[in-house]
Amino acid sequence: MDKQSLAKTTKDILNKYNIKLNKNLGQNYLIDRNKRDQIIDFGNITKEDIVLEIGPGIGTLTCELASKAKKVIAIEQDPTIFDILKERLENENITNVELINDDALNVDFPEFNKIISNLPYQISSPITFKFLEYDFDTAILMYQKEFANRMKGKVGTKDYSRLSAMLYFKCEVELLTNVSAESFIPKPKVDSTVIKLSPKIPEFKGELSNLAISEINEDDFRLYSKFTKALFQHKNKKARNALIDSRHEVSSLDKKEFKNKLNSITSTKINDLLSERVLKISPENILFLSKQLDPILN
Ligand SMILES: C[S@@+](CC[C@H](N)C(=O)[O-])C[C@H]1O[C@@H](n2cnc3c(N)ncnc32)[C@H](O)[C@@H]1O
Repeated sequence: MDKQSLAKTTKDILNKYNIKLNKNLGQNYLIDRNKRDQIIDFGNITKEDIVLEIGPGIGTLTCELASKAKKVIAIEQDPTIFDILKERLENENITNVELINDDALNVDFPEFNKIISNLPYQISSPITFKFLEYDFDTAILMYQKEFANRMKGKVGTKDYSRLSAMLYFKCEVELLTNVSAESFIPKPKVDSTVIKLSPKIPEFKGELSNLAISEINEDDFRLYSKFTKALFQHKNKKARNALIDSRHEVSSLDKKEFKNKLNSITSTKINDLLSERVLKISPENILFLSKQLDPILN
């Protein structure tokens, strides 16, 4: 089985069960063996690792991950694909995979320390924000190429986004390799990029202590998240107007009170930042604004 091409293995499984892949679930299956092996290698998996995989499909990554890790937790939403994978794991005597048939956005993840996934692209944004709620050592993730670029978007550029601002304090983001549309069936309209996330978490000790230390504590990050969400709903507006329009994200004041509070601010630095367009405000300055404004607006 391992010697034949990944394209043939994949097509044989899909034909055997007469599966028509569903675009709405992001079902583009990887058929490039070299890229699959690269993704697995990027994970540096050992027998200590518990790997979370979102969207295992028919098991292209799952079976390889299982042979290297202590355990794999694989969450697949499509019940038909889930049954096929369950049968495949049984046939191949793979016993260290916990398969969950659910929407990954709706389940609490069991304990894990690495994430390795060729993600369903229609949930790229919410699943990435969900990953940030968990502690993990490394994530190797495949996204649509443009989305991956936005994860690294620098202030003032078109790629600067809520996502890049949120990742800025939480993770190092490395673009590892591009994957062309030809590497999947059916062939998608977009190219893909594999990235690595390495969290900046001060608690990491021992082997992981070489990771960069985050300069933001959890309370500050919660505030920062709220303001980032509010601001980036209107990233081309001036911060003052963006906040007024999204005030429900950061305050319970009504519009008039909210505007009055903003107008009562005398600090030049705060007023200068409020007059700046959102996409020009650096993460450090968003953090500064959120810490200064929260007590005023609440
Ligand atoms: C891009 S395919 C990847 C399949 C396989 N890992 C591969 O590399 O070929 C994404 C998979 O995610 C599943 N999926 C889509 N939305 C999901 C969700 N919300 N939760 C869990 N799985 C989902 C799809 O059914 C599909 O099998």
